[in-house]
Amino acid sequence: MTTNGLLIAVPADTRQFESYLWHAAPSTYLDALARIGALPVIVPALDGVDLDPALDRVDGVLLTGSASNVHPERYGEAPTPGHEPYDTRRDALTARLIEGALSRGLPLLAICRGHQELNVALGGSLGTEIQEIEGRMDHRAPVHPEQDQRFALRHPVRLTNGGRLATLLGTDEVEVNSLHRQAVRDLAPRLSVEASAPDGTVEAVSVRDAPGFAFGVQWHPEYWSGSDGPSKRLFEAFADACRAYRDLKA
Ligand SMILES: NC(CCC(=O)NCCCC(=O)O)C(=O)O
Repeated sequence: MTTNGLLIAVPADTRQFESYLWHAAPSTYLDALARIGALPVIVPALDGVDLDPALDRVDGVLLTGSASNVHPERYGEAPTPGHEPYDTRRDALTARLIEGALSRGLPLLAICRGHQELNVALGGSLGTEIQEIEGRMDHRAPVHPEQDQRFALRHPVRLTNGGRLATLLGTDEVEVNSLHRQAVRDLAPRLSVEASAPDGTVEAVSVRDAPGFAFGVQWHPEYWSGSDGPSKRLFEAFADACRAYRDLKA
């Protein structure tokens, strides 16, 4: 597969495996970036390493989903078992990537955990175990051995009328997959709601004062970006924004 030279930073999750601590990212996100011709650059979650040299070179930042949760102390709450599991190394990394991307005007696409991290980094908070809240849907993945089933499109989301995402996707509703048990509770002041689920869950946001592309989505467009129209359009729009940023930088 040839690349168009776009470099996209992707945060590593950390996992203990066979006596080692690994810094890694799931292939589904890397494949989706390769599909738009970009080369993903996995940024390790190392404490205290200067990220500026990487952020100065890349053309965009993609925040991945992950089963771990943002540590609640990051939004001023005491941890409970319902907030676990954590990956605090990743929390620290993505907070710095978000700050670095927004301060440079680097295109940012934040998916699922990434969408939640974006809200927290900008001063918002998260609710946990939302399926237990009266009136809310169960947004967790079905228990199934096959990933295509876990990532199947499962519910509609309504895009905000006249919003940036509705304009970009050219539609007012999309069908999405859903693999989360946390969600935005208090929306960060700099974010605008771009899409909501039928139960009111904030499904997409944009950074109001960002000079360019800066979206968070609670669903997983990467998984079907080779076949589902809106998922593909979102990734293509991200690629266009990254190309425009690179050309401006040159
Ligand atoms: N904090 C989270 C995680 C949401 C998320 O990124 N989910 C991806 C999970 C991928 C998988 O299960 O394979 C939450 O709200 O649960």
